[in-house]
Amino acid sequence: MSKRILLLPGDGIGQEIIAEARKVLDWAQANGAELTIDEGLIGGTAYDETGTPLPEATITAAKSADAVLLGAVGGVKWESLDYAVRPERGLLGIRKALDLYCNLRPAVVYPQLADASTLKPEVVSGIDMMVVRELSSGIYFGEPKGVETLADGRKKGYNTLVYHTDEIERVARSAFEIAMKRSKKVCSVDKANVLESTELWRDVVTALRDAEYPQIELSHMYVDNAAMQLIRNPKQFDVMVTTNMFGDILSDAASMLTGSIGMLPSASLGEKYALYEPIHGSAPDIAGKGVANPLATILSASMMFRYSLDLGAIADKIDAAVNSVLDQDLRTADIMQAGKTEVGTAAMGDAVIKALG
Ligand SMILES: NC(=O)c1ccc[n+]([C@@H]2O[C@H](COP(=O)([O-])OP(=O)(O)OC[C@H]3O[C@@H](n4cnc5c(N)ncnc54)[C@H](O)[C@@H]3O)[C@@H](O)[C@H]2O)c1
Ligand SMILES: CC(C)[C@H](C(=O)O)[C@@H](O)C(=O)O
Ligand SMILES: [Mg+2]
Repeated sequence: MSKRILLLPGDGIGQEIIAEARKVLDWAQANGAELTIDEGLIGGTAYDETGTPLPEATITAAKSADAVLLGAVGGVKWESLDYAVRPERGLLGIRKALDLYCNLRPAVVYPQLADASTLKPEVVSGIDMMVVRELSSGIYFGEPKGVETLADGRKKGYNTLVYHTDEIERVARSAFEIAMKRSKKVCSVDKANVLESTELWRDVVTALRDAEYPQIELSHMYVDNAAMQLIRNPKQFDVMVTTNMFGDILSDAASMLTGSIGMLPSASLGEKYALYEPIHGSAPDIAGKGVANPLATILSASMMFRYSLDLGAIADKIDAAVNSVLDQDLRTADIMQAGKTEVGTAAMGDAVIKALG
């Protein structure tokens, strides 16, 4: 039966990188994968066309798809809008609507790029770690929140960091299940020395390990130390599980182990739905220039074939094609190294298609 994919290009380089991922989907279709591919609106582009960053039609289409592949949202043009209709609300809204609580952000250092990192090659080479980020709760969604003017004229801006036991337990379970297939090592990152909500996080993660995953070697780390350790000695980590905001920050940091944020794909999973997207944003500084790295998005498509479409053989081929273009010394500007050949977004996409054969 044909698998339905919803493409949500979004804003800025989102449009450019999804165009390259689309080439890969078209290749898969031409090579036997039965796919129905639709496109929808999200983010600033959706706001401009419909007055909302997350049209009802997009949610409906996402819910009837087997998987969603998203580019990026946001941009300077929409920064002065009210929060309720900012492009980012479209992304948060679809994560919430699909209950995508488990965000997998694999940081894999390709051998060809070990010296593209700003860290020493010996520090990063061989890295293959997984950041498991809680995605549908925490400070991003907690109530109350807002900005108020107080009686004395000062303004008060506030957000609330809330976690419930079940929200912690389900993402911790995902992390443990992933770790069972890897090194059986999980580091849970929190700020339990200061924040009660993450003291609960630590307690729940520990209790679940004790009750159901005694084989897992579980460690806990405060987020400030984790940020430092990620740069000092990243190879100590395999699976890292953490809250929504800490995971946002730590995964951007982890991306630089790989050479560029343009290399890091992600899968956002819930019980019923799945969405795939690069971890980076709409990159207003390079949008429209045709220089963005499309590989994080193409690798997100690979994760989609593997996890949601049951087409692991196609995912293997995409992964091999990405390896091949790097072997051919082709580099977008963000991963450019001396002696290599610099290519733009479309040329990188074309090279992947050529390598796919
Ligand atoms: N998932 C998302 O849609 C997402 C993620 C992060 C930021 N954003 C939004 O994107 C906008 C810009 O945010 P930002 O500048 O903080 O983060 P960003 O990730 O868009 O860009 C950060 C830096 O990384 C570079 N970069 C990002 N992706 C790249 C790629 N594929 N190839 C080469 N270089 C790349 C950019 O040029 C920029 O210098 C904001 O509106 C923000 O809210 C969206
Ligand atoms: C754009 C923003 C809402 C988003 C987040 O903070 O989750 C982004 O930074 C990401 O990492 O996907
Ligand atoms: Mg982010």
